[in-house]
Amino acid sequence: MGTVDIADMDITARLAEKKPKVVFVLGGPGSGKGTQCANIVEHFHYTHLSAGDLLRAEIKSGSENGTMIQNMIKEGKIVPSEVTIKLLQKAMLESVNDKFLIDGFPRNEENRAAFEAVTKIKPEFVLVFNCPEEEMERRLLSRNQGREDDNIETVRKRFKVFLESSLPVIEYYKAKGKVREIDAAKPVGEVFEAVKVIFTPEAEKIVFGFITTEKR
Ligand SMILES: Nc1ncnc2c1ncn2[C@@H]1O[C@H](COP(=O)(O)OP(=O)(O)OP(=O)(O)O)[C@@H](O)[C@H]1O
Ligand SMILES: Nc1ccn([C@@H]2O[C@H](COP(=O)(O)O)[C@@H](O)[C@H]2O)c(=O)n1
Ligand SMILES: [Mg+2]
Repeated sequence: MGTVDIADMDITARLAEKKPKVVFVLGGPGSGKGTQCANIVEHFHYTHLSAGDLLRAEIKSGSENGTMIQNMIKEGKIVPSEVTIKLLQKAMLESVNDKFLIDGFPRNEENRAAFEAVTKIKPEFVLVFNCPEEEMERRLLSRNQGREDDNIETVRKRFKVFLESSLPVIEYYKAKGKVREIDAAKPVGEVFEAVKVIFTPEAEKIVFGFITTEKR
């Protein structure tokens, strides 16, 4: 008979009580997810959780999964969902906030189905940054943040994984009417103008429109 991990049950139950609101942020490698999440945090008071950042922190912490995660990242492969989901659950529980931007997750069908099965959380919506591959490649190769996966060999593998494994997840949410798409090839400020429209509540947009009309 399998054993029941009390710690895992506890974390899942406590997170369910918290009822977190989640927006998934997806897009190709280098499309600008992290850059725009920082802007959203500043303007709309979300907490940004990058799955990639959490995995990199796990490597640095000297965890028993560290070597496996490092090898997967170097190859541009997707780490088993169980590992990433636990990191995301823990980060959501530890935060005082209840609004989260989950950046770079779900990256494949396994990530998506496992997250839903374990947490029962469905995203409010899914923000998708669209950017041509040549532009993403330019950005990644000049990012200069010392990432082991920002080299041309790994970048090509990451693009392949995005096309084969991540695009089907976006299609899944599109079919559910949950996707909000952004043209991410534009300069950072212009991209954020488009992002703002999506995060601004409808009521505020109407009030703003009313005030500007009144002043004329
Ligand atoms: N709209 C933009 N125009 C030009 N450069 C940008 C734009 N957005 C982000 N960048 C730059 O491109 C690089 C990649 O951006 P960022 O780290 O936000 O992408 P990402 O989608 O999070 O990538 P990854 O999937 O690899 O984590 C960074 O150096 C960033 O400064
Ligand atoms: N759900 C995820 C997200 C990321 N990874 C691994 O991390 C790498 C870097 O991710 P970024 O979002 O920071 O670009 C990615 O290439 C994967 O190797 C993952 O396994 N699962
Ligand atoms: Mg990123």
